[in-house]
Amino acid sequence: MLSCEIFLKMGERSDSSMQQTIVIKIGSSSLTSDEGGLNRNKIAFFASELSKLHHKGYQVLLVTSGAVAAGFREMGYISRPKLLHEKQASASVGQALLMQAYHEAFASHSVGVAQILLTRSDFSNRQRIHNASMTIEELLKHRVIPIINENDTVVVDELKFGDNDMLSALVANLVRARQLAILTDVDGLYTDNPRSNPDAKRLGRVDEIGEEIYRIAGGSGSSVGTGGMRSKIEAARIATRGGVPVFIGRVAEEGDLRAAIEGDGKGTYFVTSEHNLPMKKQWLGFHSSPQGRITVDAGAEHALAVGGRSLLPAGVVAVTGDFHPGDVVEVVNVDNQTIGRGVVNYANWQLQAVAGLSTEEVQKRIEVNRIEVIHRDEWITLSVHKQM
Ligand SMILES: Nc1ncnc2c1ncn2[C@@H]1O[C@H](COP(=O)(O)OP(=O)(O)O)[C@@H](O)[C@H]1O
Ligand SMILES: N[C@@H](CCC(=O)OP(=O)(O)O)C(=O)O
Repeated sequence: MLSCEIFLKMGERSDSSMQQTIVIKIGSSSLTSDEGGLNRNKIAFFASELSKLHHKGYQVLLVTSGAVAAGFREMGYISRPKLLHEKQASASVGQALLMQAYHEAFASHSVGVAQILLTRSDFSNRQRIHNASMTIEELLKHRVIPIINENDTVVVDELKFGDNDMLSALVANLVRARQLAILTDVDGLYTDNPRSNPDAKRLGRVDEIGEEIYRIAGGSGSSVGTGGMRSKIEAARIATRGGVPVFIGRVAEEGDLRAAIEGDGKGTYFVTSEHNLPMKKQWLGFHSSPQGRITVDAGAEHALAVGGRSLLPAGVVAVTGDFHPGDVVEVVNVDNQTIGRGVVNYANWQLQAVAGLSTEEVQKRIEVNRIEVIHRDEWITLSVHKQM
């Protein structure tokens, strides 16, 4: 059975039970100091704000960074280390400190917490992510707040999230959150990095994350933060594609978090008109490993991205990679921009033989189970320019 078929058969969560689920991501810069070490006052503040939401009836999940920043000083490093093994050692010291601090801070509001450490590969492994999802559901049912971080000590460099922005987007999609709030040290997305450009203006609402939005988002401004605004925008794109609206901004005073969740926060709101994606499509779009690439013409691009139709051989311009029926492939336009991903019904050599041909011609030349190169049910659009 294909991995994506298995995902389809996994228990899909009913939407109503998760409607009030909120995922909150707190970055290192909001929890620690530039010199390293946890800022207990900030942890106490966030625990208090999250507990208020919890007691109001929301199902709260916290995605937290800060393990490396919390641990590097105890390891004897004078600044945030750069080498992977140094960061991993710092994280293993810091993660324990971080959880201990959260445990104590939440306990003073009578709220229980749990630690969950995930890696990118856990998301692409159906059993692991299913188990993680079941664990989260059980914790939420028992009104325990899951506190999630990347499992820093086991990840290899190429597979690392690095910052937790993307992790928070994938978690938000997994639990089909009502909102993802990415909290940071700046009150939203500006037209330029406000640390270096005092004339930069804040954007209150973003309807579509296109190239212009990527262009204005820069790197990190602090010595403990990693991803900067760029990685938050990428995370917001994945979350909104998965039907989860996103808030990026600052929570510094009492009531700020509630305002952020209720639409009146100090930050930028990224809205979405997408529906929550079923697990199968999440896997296809965000966790699968494409085995090849198909370039399509403008007509096919429109049919796939806007028309909701299947891809036929007539629209195929070029084929690269070594793939078989059932594999996932990436589809790009003639400018090499990604349009989306799908499960292909042809082997690469079959498709090369019939690229650009009409359905009638294809049927004369080769025998395939399905005429569609990619059926629309096995497809997800990922392009930045969806509205063509
Ligand atoms: N266009 C922009 N608007 C706002 N902030 C930006 C922009 N470009 C870059 N940044 C920087 O992104 C930083 C937040 O990211 P980061 O330091 O990684 O924080 P965190 O640790 O919370 O993830 C801001 O402090 C700011 O310096
Ligand atoms: N997993 C790492 C996250 C690293 C990090 O700094 O992330 P972020 O502050 O979200 O840019 C940690 O806990 O230190």
